[in-house]
Formats: sequence, C-alpha cells, structure tokens
Amino acid sequence: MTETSAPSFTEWLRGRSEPDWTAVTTHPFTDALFEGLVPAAKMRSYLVQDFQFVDDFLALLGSALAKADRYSSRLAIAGSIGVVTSEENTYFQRAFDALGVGESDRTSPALDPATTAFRELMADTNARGGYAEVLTVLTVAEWSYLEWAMRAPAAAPENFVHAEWIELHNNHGFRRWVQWLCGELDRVGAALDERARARCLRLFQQATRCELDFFNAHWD
Ligand SMILES: Cc1ncc(CO)c(N)n1
Repeated sequence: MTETSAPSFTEWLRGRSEPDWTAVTTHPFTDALFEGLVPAAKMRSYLVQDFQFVDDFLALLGSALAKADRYSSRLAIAGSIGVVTSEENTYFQRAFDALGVGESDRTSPALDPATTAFRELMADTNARGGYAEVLTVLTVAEWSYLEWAMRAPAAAPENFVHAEWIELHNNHGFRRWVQWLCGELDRVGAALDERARARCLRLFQQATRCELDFFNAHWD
C-alpha cells in the first residue's frame, strides 16, 4: 500500500479554506470573463475597485520585501513588484481609457465595502504581521487568481480588457511567481509553532473570504 504524504503547509491552508476557495476559483464572474461576457459596467466597477486593491497589495509586497529573512527572497519579491508597477499598471490605464473611466474614479473612487474589508485586512497584516502572515495574504491573492485564470479555455475573448486580464494571471512568469510564493510559505511555515500556524490559517481563511466577497460585489 502506498502511503500518502502529509500535505504541505499551503495545501493544508487551502484545504481548510473550503468551500470558499473553490467558490473563488470557479466564480461565475471568471466564467463570464472567459467568454468575454462580463457587461462593460461590471468590468468597469470591478477594475476601478481592483486598482484600489492593487495599491494596498503593492504596499504589502513592500512589507514582504522588508520582512523577508534573506536576499534571494527579496529578489523574488522585487521581481513581482516590477510586474505590478509596469505591465499590470499599463493594463489598468489602457483598460480605463477603453472603459471611459474618469480621473476621480482612477485615483479616489467611492470604495465598495468588499474593497474596504480587503484593504483593512492587508493594512492590518502589514502593520502587525510578520513575514509569514504577510506571505499568507499575498499567497491567497496570487494563488487564487492563478487558479481561476488557469481554467481559461485556449481561445481568448476578443476584447483586450477581458483577454489581457486573464493573460496577466495565467502566463508563465505568474505561474512561477505563485510557485515561489507557495514554496516560500511552506519553508517559513515549517519553522512556526502551532499558534503562529493557526494565525496564518485564520488569515488565509479571511483573505479567501475577501476574494469571494470581492467577486460577488461585481456579480449577481
Ligand atoms: C481582488 C484581487 N485579488 C487578487 C488579485 C491578484 O493579485 C487581484 N488583482 N485582485
């Protein structure tokens, strides 16, 4: 009989975050996105809110950069900061142009409650968490986005606003980044005591719930 090996820390975190995890990664918003069928008004409100999410997410990446325990980890995190501030940022600007998003909605839109909740979770983790906690929240955001985007069929939707949002989250570099994040959280998690692991689990579950609420806020 073959023995099944113990799940990694990240697999354990994900498994304990069901059914929300699967609800995020198979969300009807993403199915509609694959077909190019998210109505423009919904895509617009989603991206306007997501740009605000990305602001705090970038701050959280900076927090990880500062809190990392070794140079090679800082290099990996810096690479991701490079992507968020270049390819991903220009995508937002081009998408906002295409969707007719005005200046105030780009810089200071009224925040949806789901956006506020997620921003607060990230700000708290940045202020109070150690490297493991920061990695936990980053991992939920990136891994859940990789998982839904990997379900995309080969044929991309015609509209670049839809197509490139998928492509940003299922390309080779993004896959490697998510693999790195999971491996890093497994490494750091192995050194944690039980209380710290429980703190990470709570954060993983909260962040997964935030992801679900975020999609639900732009879908009915
Ligand atoms: C809400 C949300 N979660 C995760 C990502 C990917 O970082 C994103 N762009 N937006």
